[in-house]
Amino acid sequence: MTNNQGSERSQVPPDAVPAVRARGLSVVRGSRTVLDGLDFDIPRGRITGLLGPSGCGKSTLMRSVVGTQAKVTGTLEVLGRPAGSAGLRSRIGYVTQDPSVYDDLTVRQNLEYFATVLLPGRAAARDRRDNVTRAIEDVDLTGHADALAGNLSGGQRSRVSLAVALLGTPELLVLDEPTVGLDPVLRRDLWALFGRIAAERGAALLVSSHVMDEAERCSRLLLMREGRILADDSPDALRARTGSATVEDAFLRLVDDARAHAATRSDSREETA
Ligand SMILES: Nc1ncnc2c1ncn2[C@@H]1O[C@H](COP(=O)(O)OP(=O)(O)OP(=O)(O)O)[C@@H](O)[C@H]1O
Repeated sequence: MTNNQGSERSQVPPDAVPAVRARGLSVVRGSRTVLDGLDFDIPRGRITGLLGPSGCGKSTLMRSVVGTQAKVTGTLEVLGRPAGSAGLRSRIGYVTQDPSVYDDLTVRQNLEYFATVLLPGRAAARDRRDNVTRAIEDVDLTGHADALAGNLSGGQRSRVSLAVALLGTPELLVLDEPTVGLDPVLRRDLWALFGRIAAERGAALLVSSHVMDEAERCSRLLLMREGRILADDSPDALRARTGSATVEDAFLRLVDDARAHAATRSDSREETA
């Protein structure tokens, strides 16, 4: 397996303000507390993986960071400002699980449309064209640039969404399961692209996945379970700390430990009752 950590030598000084700083971050959806008092930082110039089982709160956390989630409490600073500030919009790229592209436009037309929003005006025409061409190349869709988005495969459509997010050279890229449904070669190429974006552009990437082998490609991991952070560490440190061969084994061990701890707590509560 390729590990991007070696190639991901960041230009960002270690004491730089983190891209995201959360303290006591909670979110209530319906009557449920879906995120429960989370504390974490997301550094610049690195890929942070957000991993955990379906329903643990990954998308909710990502929506909170990009400012589209209601009922967020606690402190959540993004690029030094409160999450959701209007000035952050052009500095963040966000790709949701459902590709948001216009089916009746070609790949290039989709990107030109979004580029006009990001870089309006006649004077920016050349920059728009260059950014569109670069973003299409980044996601390896040059051969499909003139195909209608509606005629693309699911994986190709998600790559168009990713290209849109890359248009404005964002400082923070938030990618919700960007490799779902992609073949192994494309997955490898996309992870290599993520590594380059972090290393060369100094961007912070927050990438969610429930495929544990992708964790090995991140510099840091936030492992989540049931709205809480189970671990916040590098893959190497996680494996070493739990005596596991893989991040998946480390995660399972941490889940078992958390369950055992919860069972002990409830036993001692029953004894004192
Ligand atoms: N309107 C709602 N009312 C109550 N609970 C909700 C509501 N919407 C979502 N939830 C719950 O919030 C939790 C977190 O959902 P979220 O989409 O963030 O999970 P996820 O980790 O991204 O899952 P997946 O990997 O399947 O996308 C889930 O358990 C879900 O059932």
